[in-house]
Amino acid sequence: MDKLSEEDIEKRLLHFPDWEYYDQALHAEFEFENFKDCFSAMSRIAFECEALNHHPDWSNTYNILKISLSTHDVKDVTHKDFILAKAIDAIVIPEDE
Ligand SMILES: C[C@H](O)[C@H](O)[C@H]1CNC2=NC(N)=NC(=O)C2=N1
Repeated sequence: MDKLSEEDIEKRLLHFPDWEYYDQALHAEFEFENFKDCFSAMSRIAFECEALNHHPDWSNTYNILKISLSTHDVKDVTHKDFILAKAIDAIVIPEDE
């Protein structure tokens, strides 16, 4: 999968207000009510990752989830990272928000 141009990435990011592009990856930080809600979202995200065979770099501290997405082969962002970002947004962001 080809690395996307910075211009293409910034254009796509208009549809992803929680995500930023820097250091050759997409980054987002999500805050939950508590650890249980955070870890529950992480579990659901993990299933999506397996289904897509694309995996995040992420960290969790109590109710905070930090995620970075990049494609290891190209060491930058590809369409696959946006597919996963979309799946993550669908899990993390309530529909009425
Ligand atoms: C063999 C397998 O397709 C690769 O290791 C996959 C798994 N998950 C991956 N995840 C991410 N983020 N980037 C990759 O390049 C990648 N490659």
